[in-house]
Amino acid sequence: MGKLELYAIDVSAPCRAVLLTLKALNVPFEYKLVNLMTGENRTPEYLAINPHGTVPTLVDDGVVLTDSHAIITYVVDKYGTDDSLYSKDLVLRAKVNQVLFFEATVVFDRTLFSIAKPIFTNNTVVPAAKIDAVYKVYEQLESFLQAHPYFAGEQLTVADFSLVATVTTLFTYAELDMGKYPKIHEWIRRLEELPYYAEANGTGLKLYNDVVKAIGFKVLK
Ligand SMILES: N[C@@H](CCC(=O)N[C@@H](CS)C(=O)NCC(=O)O)C(=O)O
Repeated sequence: MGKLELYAIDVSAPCRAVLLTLKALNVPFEYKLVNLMTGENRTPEYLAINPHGTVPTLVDDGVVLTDSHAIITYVVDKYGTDDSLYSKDLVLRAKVNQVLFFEATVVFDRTLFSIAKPIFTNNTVVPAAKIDAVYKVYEQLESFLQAHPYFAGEQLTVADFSLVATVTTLFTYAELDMGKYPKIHEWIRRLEELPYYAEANGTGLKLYNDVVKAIGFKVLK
């Protein structure tokens, strides 16, 4: 196996999705910390690797991938001892992809990134409409889980890793009412039982909460 390098920081949800996947696969890798808070993602050295200046970035023997969804599917295909996390079956794979695209375009971009980017760049006033968008996402997620325990069906897949990292981070801004969203709540409990969950998602999430608490934010009605 070649040398696998992950450029990341634990506070970032897409980085935690990659950590969950690498830990699930038990693949060794070198963690290269990129501190977004001190602008390490904007250095010429880092931009030479990832011109977007974002994390995560995976470097695998010269192959560079700069999107968490592309990374987690690639590592399962390449390093998985079986395909359970990202099935090779046409339909099952399409179901996983459907959720990954939903995470990338709706959940992450429309809610988390849109709320967090201004907060982390000195605009701590969050318009109420952005919080409403989070609750709309919770409704959609709850409906995904009506028919089966995981987002792409009966089995745990990388779609769950991608979502759980972002969704648990959204709780910082919009609390999850367990009575209203019981399926999401049960799904999170299920993921928390994974032996690598606390290390891969829990630690970074706690750090994220501490950072946001220290910065503070206000919802504008
Ligand atoms: N779609 C990308 C999103 C990556 C992304 O936006 N990462 C954020 C951290 S959560 C970042 O690097 N932000 C730095 C910046 O925008 O300058 C993925 O899933 O990997």
